[in-house]
Parts: sequence; structure tokens; C-alpha cells
Amino acid sequence: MTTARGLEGVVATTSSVSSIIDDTLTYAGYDIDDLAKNASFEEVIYLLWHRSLPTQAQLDELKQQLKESYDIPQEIIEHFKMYPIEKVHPMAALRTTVSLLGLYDDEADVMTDEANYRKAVRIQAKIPALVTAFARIRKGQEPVAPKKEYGIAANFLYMLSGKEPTAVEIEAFDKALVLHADHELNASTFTARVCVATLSDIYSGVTAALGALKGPLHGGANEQVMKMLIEIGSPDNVEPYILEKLNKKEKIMGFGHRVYRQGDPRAKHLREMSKRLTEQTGEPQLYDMSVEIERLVTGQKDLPPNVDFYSASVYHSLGIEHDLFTPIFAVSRASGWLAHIMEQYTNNRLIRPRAEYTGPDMQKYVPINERG
Ligand SMILES: CC(=O)SCCNC(=O)CCNC(=O)[C@H](O)C(C)(C)COP(=O)(O)OP(=O)(O)OC[C@H]1O[C@@H](n2cnc3c(N)ncnc32)[C@H](O)[C@@H]1OP(=O)(O)O
Ligand SMILES: O=C([O-])CC(=O)C(=O)O
Repeated sequence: MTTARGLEGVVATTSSVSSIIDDTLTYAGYDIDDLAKNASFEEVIYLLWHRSLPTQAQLDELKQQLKESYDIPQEIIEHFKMYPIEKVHPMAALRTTVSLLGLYDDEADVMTDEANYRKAVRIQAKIPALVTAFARIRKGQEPVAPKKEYGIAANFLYMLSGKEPTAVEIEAFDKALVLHADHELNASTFTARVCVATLSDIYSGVTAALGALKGPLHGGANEQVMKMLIEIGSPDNVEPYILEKLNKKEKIMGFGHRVYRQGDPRAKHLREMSKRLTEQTGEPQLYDMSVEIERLVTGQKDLPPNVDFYSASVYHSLGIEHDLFTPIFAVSRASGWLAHIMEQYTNNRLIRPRAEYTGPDMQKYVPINERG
């Protein structure tokens, strides 16, 4: 048996959802650069779930289905109110309440393709309301009901603040959702596929994926990037801060990637958005610091930024609280998880690798009163 630590380089499944080939990312064959420029998040959801871009009628139908499912059960609002709120991270709240949503779905354990698609629509539609309701309740505010005329991006911003978002904010947020929607067999998607490959239900798969996304080596990195920008404080402090971290062999959040070597194609879009938005909000130093960090980390370690690096200053510029950055990633990535879960069901085999044993040799049981 050969051991691949972290499964590096192991091809664990076939998939037609997305690909990373020679540092180019595609969703069902469409280059991410093309989609970032032209597609809406709802179009991308359709693309990931059907592997083709929708006609206008197909897009309208999906949007309608999503809108009909925007609301979350009142029981979940009441549940949020029972949390020890000051101690609960929004990713923990989201992970818990996606699982809870399954209790209120009569089809939770119905395993037909049609029922799974209907549940995918419901989960995708409700995650924004879960994130924004929790974000408000923890501040003593009532949740804001979704507006049926809004798409997912506009609705998220609206439900979070209770104010009408501007066209610039909606466009930026929608593009961020497009850029984060899927990424081949990343850790959270793999987790989802492992879970549902036991023929467990779709809520279990998304709940498991949320647990994996939460970690700082994966989706949780975007919140850590913002923490670092705040700690650094000013462009002058970037060099001593980064060099000290690198000397101590600490990781710089938002850099490096298991698959990309030349760089993450999504980062340049977020970099450009960060420049524009930080200028508009009067905090250009956040972008300046980010660029200086990139120059140093790339120069010293040859590690380019990943999707999480510039997304931090983008979300901050949209007025979003920093511990909501990873839940926002989940709002988008749910679309990819759901595509992969449905793909796994249609061509399922249990996922069960082996471990190379490194424990003690065969031993004889010793009764407890004879142990030294
Ligand atoms: C959406 C996403 O999930 S994108 C990734 C988000 N995560 C982060 O930004 C966290 C920081 N980055 C990392 O921890 C890693 O680059 C990962 C987890 C993304 C990829 O990890 P792996 O492929 O397992 O690489 P691994 O952690 O083994 O690193 C290889 C080498 O590069 C170094 N390295 C990797 N990333 C970084 C970093 N961000 N800062 C400093 N050094 C790094 C490691 O210290 C290691 O050095 P060594 O060989 O001298 O020990
Ligand atoms: O693919 C990965 O390993 C992590 C990543 O960039 C993502 O999930 O978007």
C-alpha cells in the first residue's frame, strides 16, 4: 500500500461539475474568468446542477423555485434565540441550523432524484436567511423577511442590514458568489461526498460540508485574513509583521493552495474588486496592505494568494461583519456541494480508503490489576 498524506495527488472520483486543469478553473466547461464577467449567481447554480447554461425560461423557473423557498421556519428563529449567543460563531450556528432544517423537511429522507433536486433548491434558498437571521438576532434585532423580487445576492445584503443594497453592492456580492460556487474536490465537497456515499441524506451531506468549510485551512481562512489586516494596521507594519511570521514558520492566511501552483485564477477578480471597493469606502490602505503582503509572501515563499485573501477586504468593504465571511462562502459553495451530492447519488459507491497502521505490534491483553 502507498500512503498519500492528505490524499495529495489522489484522484478519488470522476466529476463533471467543475475542473482545475493547468491552473484553469471551469464550471462544467465554462472558464471562471468568463463566468465572473458575465454570469449571475443563479445562472451558475443552474449550470452546476445541470451542466449547461439555462435558457431565459429555465433561469426564470429556477429563480421562482428559489424565491418560493426563501423563508425559514419560525421554529429556527426561536432556536437561534436560545443560543448562548455571545459564544456562538456564525458558522457553528449555520452548521447546526442546516441540520435542523432537515427536521422540518417532510422529504428529508426521500431519496428520489426529483426529491433531492427539490431539497437542493430549498437548502440553497434558505441558507442566506439562516446566516442573516442569526447575524441580526445576536445583536438583539429581529430578522428581516426576504423580498421575493430580489435574487440571492441582493436578498442577502437586504436581510442582513434591513436596507436596500445599492447596484454596486449587489454586483460585487453576486460576483463573489459566482467566484466561490464550486472548486472540484476541495475538502468540504469531498466531505459532503463521503457523507452521502453512505446513502445518508442531503441535509447530512451539507451539514458535514459546513463543518469542513469552517476550518481556517479551508473557508475559515477569509476571516483570519481580516484579523491579520487589522493586526497589521498600516502599510508600514506589513514587512516586519510578515517577516516575523515567516521566520517563526507560521502560515500566512489566504496564501498557498494544494492544487494551484502558478496562482488561483479567482484571486485576480477579487483583487480588482478589493481595489475598487476599498477606494469607494475610503479605506484604500486595506488594499495597499494586501498588495504589500502579496508582494512579500510571493517574493519570500513563492506562494500566490488564494480565493480567501482578497475576499476579506471585499466583504469588509461591503460592511459585512468579519465572522460572517465564512458563512458567506457557504451561501455560495452550497451550490457546488449540492451539485456534487446529486452527482454522487447518481453514480454512488461507498468511499472508504485505507490507513497504513503505525501503532504498536500485536499485544496480549493484561488484566487491569496486573498493569504497571
Ligand atoms: C478556499 C480554500 O480553502 S483556499 C485555502 C485557504 N487556506 C489558507 O489560506 C490557509 C493557509 N494556507 C495553507 O495552510 C496551505 O497552503 C493549504 C492548506 C491551503 C494547502 O496546504 P498543503 O497543500 O497541504 O501544503 P502544506 O501545508 O503542506 O504546505 C507546504 C509548504 O508550504 C508552506 N506553506 C503553505 N502555505 C503557506 C502559507 N499560507 N504561509 C506560509 N507557508 C505556507 C508550508 O509551511 C510548507 O512548508 P515546508 O514544506 O517548509 O514545511
Ligand atoms: O480547492 C481547494 O482545496 C480549496 C479551494 O480553493 C476552494 O474550496 O475553493
